[in-house]
Amino acid sequence: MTNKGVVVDVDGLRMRYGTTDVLHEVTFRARHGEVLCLLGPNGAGKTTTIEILEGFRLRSAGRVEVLGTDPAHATESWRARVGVVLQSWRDHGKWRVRELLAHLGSYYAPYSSERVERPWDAGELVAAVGLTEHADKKVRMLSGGQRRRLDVAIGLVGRPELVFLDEPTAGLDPVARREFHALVQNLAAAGETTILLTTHDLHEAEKLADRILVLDGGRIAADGTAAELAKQIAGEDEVRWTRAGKRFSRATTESTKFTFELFKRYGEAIEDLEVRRSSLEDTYLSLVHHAESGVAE
Ligand SMILES: Nc1ncnc2c1ncn2[C@@H]1O[C@H](COP(=O)(O)OP(=O)(O)OP(=O)(O)O)[C@@H](O)[C@H]1O
Repeated sequence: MTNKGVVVDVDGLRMRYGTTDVLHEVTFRARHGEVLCLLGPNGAGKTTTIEILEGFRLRSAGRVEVLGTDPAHATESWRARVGVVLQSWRDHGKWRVRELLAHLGSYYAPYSSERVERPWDAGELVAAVGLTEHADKKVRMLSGGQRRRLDVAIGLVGRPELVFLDEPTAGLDPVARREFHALVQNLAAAGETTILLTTHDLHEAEKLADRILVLDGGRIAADGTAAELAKQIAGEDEVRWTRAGKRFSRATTESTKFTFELFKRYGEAIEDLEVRRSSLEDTYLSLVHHAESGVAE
């Protein structure tokens, strides 16, 4: 039985290739309208997890429900409600961009409902992903970044309730990346689409995610908002100063208090004071490091 509002429900998910376990008891949920980022280093198990949720890979053990259905037994009508943006490009080189989207979109028309009109109009979609200028170009003439936008458009053409994006910004230049972020934020703001995306990019996760799931070595190392993750591992700030011509540095979780004490003790003898706050990056590296050494268990 699914809880109301829970779109993705994963409990004790395990995956084994041969004799190697790559996912160990992975448990998490995504709620309707949420943007969930799966963040983790290479080989963490992000793609394996989402391919299981997409119904492209069979899990070894555990319970998985996506839109109330086990993806291992998915039907065509379930598939029509799910959008997938894969890491690798599938070639449709001879097609023109708008034609390809209109063609792929036509498969979704039978799944149109009163609430959700399917497919997304090809012209509007091309504009939403910033490809209007290239709408009449053949796909093989697109640059890598433009193809990536087309990949995203292909994932969205059926107006999915849930979208899986596997490293959607890999290979995008900073402008295209920012436009992609705006696209995700617009989709999220409309509140109708649940988005699950994988990334290596901490800043992307921080910018887009309602919740971040850090996966490392096939285990969940952390699950929460960016602020919660930062709190979970109390990051240490770094305080640096010079006194009597000598450089000093100290890592502390209470940099304000420490600096106050420092001035109380040495007053004007303190020079070149710098306080470097711990960043989400420090938190992430610390989480991944702890998970590797088993400390986070
Ligand atoms: N078909 C397969 N057969 C055997 N091992 C596999 C297979 N696919 C993935 N793996 C292994 O499973 C682990 C997790 O891989 P996965 O691709 O899910 O990681 P990822 O977090 O998506 O990594 P990346 O960020 O590099 O894309 C890796 O150790 C990988 O080598």
